[in-house]
Amino acid sequence: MEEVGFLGLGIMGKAMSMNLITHGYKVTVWNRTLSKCDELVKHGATVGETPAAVVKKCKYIIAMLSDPAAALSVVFDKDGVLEQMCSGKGYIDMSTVDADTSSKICEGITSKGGRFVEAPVSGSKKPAEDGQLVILAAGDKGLYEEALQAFDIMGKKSFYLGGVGNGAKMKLVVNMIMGSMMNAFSEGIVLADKSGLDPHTLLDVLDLGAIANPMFKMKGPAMIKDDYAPAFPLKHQQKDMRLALSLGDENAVSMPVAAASNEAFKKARSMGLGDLDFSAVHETVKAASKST
Ligand SMILES: NC(=O)C1=CN([C@@H]2O[C@H](COP(=O)(O)OP(=O)(O)OC[C@H]3O[C@@H](n4cnc5c(N)ncnc54)[C@H](OP(=O)(O)O)[C@@H]3O)[C@@H](O)[C@H]2O)C=CC1
Ligand SMILES: O=CCCC(=O)O
Repeated sequence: MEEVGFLGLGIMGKAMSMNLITHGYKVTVWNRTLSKCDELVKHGATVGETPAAVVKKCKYIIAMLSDPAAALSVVFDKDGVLEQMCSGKGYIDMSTVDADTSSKICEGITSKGGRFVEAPVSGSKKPAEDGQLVILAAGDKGLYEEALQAFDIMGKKSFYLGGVGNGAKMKLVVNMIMGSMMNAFSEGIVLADKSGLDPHTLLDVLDLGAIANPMFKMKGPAMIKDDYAPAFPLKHQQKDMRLALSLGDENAVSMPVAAASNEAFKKARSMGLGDLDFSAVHETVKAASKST
C-alpha cells in the first residue's frame, strides 16, 4: 500500500497525509479548496483535480471529511469517487459519521466492485501529527489488513470491530463521553473561579486524582486563558453529539447528560464559536454565570 489517494486536507487530513508522505508513501491529494493541497505538494504529494481523478490513479483511497453530508457528496456527486471506483480498489473513510452514512458509502463502493473500510479515529491534531491516533476500523477484513501498515504510521493502535457501522458507533460513543466530560470540566473551572479558588490549583488537584486525564491536562491551561485555537472544531463535536443522541434514540438509551451537553454545544455555535476548539463551550458556562 505504498501509493495512496487522500481526500480532505483539513486539520486532521493534512497531518495524516503528511505522515504518510514522510514515511515514504506516494500520496495523491485532493481537497475541496484546492489551495490547501499546496503545502502537501511542497513535501512531495501530487494533486488530483477531483475525487474521481484521485480514484482513477490510486488503488487505495483514504478520506477524512467533515461530516455525513461531505462524506456522501465526495463519493456520490459529480466527479466523485464512484465515477472511477472499480474492482481492485479500496476506499477507507476515516471521517466521523453515523453508521447509516457509512453503510450507504459501503453500498456505493461495493456496487462498483470496490472494497470498503470505515476507520474513524480517536485523537486530535497533535496525535495526528505524531502518528498516535487510535483507529476504530470496521468493514472488509482483507482491506483492513492491507491498510494496517498505513494505519500503523497514522496511529498507535488499530481496532478491528467487525461489520460496517461498528467503527462509526464506537467513535460516536467515545465522543459522546468526551463532549459530556468537557461540559462538566468547564462548569468545574467556572465554579472554582466564582467561588474564589484558583482554577490552576483545581487543575493540579484533578491531575493527581482518579479523574486525571490527558484532555483536562492539555486543554485546561488554555481554557483558563480563554485560548480556543482549534484542534477539534466545536462544530464537529456538536455534530458528533447529535449523531450519538440519534444512536441513543435508535437503541432507546436515555442520555440526559449528553442531551444537555449537546444543548451547550448548540448554544456555543449560536454564539459564533463553531470554528473554535470544542473547549470553547466553556464560554457558554461563563456567559450564563455572568447573568446571575
Ligand atoms: N480535529 C480533530 O481533533 C478530529 C476530527 N475528527 C473528525 O475528522 C473529520 C475531519 O475533521 P477536521 O480535519 O478537524 O475538520 P476540518 O473542518 O479541519 O476539515 C474538514 C474537511 O472536510 C472538507 N469538506 C467539508 N465539507 C465538504 C464538502 N461538502 N465536500 C467536500 N469536502 C468537504 C473540508 O474541505 P475545505 O478545506 O474545502 O473546507 C476539509 O478538507 C471530521 O469528521 C471530524 O469529526 C476525528 C478525530 C479528531
Ligand atoms: O473526534 C475528535 C476526537 C478528539 C480527541 O480524541 O481528542
